[in-house]
Amino acid sequence: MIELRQINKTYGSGAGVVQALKDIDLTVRKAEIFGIIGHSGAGKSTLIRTINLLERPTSGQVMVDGTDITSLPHHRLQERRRSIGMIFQHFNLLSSLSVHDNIAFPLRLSKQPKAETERRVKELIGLVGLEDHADKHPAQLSGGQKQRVGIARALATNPKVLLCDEATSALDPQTTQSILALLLEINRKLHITIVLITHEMQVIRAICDRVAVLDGGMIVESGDVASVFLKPQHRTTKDFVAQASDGSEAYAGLIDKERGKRTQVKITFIGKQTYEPVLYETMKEMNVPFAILQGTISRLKDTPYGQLIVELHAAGEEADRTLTALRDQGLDVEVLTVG
Ligand SMILES: Nc1ncnc2c1ncn2[C@@H]1O[C@H](COP(=O)(O)OP(=O)(O)OP(=O)(O)O)[C@@H](O)[C@H]1O
Repeated sequence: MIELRQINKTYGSGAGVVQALKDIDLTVRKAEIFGIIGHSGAGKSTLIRTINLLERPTSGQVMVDGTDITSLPHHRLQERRRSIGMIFQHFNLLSSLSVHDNIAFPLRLSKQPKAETERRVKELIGLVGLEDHADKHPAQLSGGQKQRVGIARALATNPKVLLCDEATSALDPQTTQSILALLLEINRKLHITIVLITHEMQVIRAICDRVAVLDGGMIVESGDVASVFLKPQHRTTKDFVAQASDGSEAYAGLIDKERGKRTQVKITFIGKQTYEPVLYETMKEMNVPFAILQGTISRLKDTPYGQLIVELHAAGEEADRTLTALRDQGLDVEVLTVG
């Protein structure tokens, strides 16, 4: 659906040159929610703005539905842009217009018949839950309500793709949750592909299917949210995962030599396994006692997962055999400390 091929972007020239994006290759599938996460200055805004060419790459191709939009003449690009909606951190509403007229604005620009515009605006106001606010002006709305207007306006021309530029960064946690729930509902109901940028792992874990981690203008890690979140490889990804965790990872991992041979492991369960007694049954079969030191059971979008820090009352060959048995059950097992 969207394919970025070897995208590079530099700003400035000579000694002041900044390479904002380096050799970016990225594919976004139809109807998925794709998240791009990175620290400030990583290149997120530049990257999302290349998808609708608000920012032209210095080199590389932006393929949308098989067409390289960097090579389209201006009028064809304008047409294409109508199929890509965008929402912004600071909403970018027209302060002199009512909620109704802000949403109608793109329809009037594209010269829709008046009756059709009215029908569509009413439908969109219903979709984003602003029925009681149609005649208000942006200054009379809360941040969350303003973003709902932004979303309705972005959807007015029936785009296939919605780009979200830090759409929840200016909102409090509760309002963030309600806007994320609305984006998820829109994705599911209308099958719109959503690409979002954020510096918050919580946003990624709440609604994204796949994620790319951006650092210094490069993609340093990407994949399904569950794999990236539960098995982070790159230092930057690890930082984001730590930011989103509740601190339960910080187990007290010292083994008391007096207590004999012990092995501490981190076991990760994903999906259906989370609710099955795999751990108990394997340990019973191996006849190895164990203690659970720390545990988390949570969800990544629709995927349940569990992570346990477990101390096996075994070491050496006996521990190795037990770890193999656990891995044979499909569990991810990482050895933390061997006694
Ligand atoms: N118009 C510009 N002119 C010169 N340099 C720019 C311009 N826009 C961005 N940059 C530089 O490009 C790099 C990437 O910036 P970008 O805004 O894409 O990052 P970001 O990850 O979105 O950061 P933030 O979260 O702070 O917005 C930064 O070093 C920034 O200073």
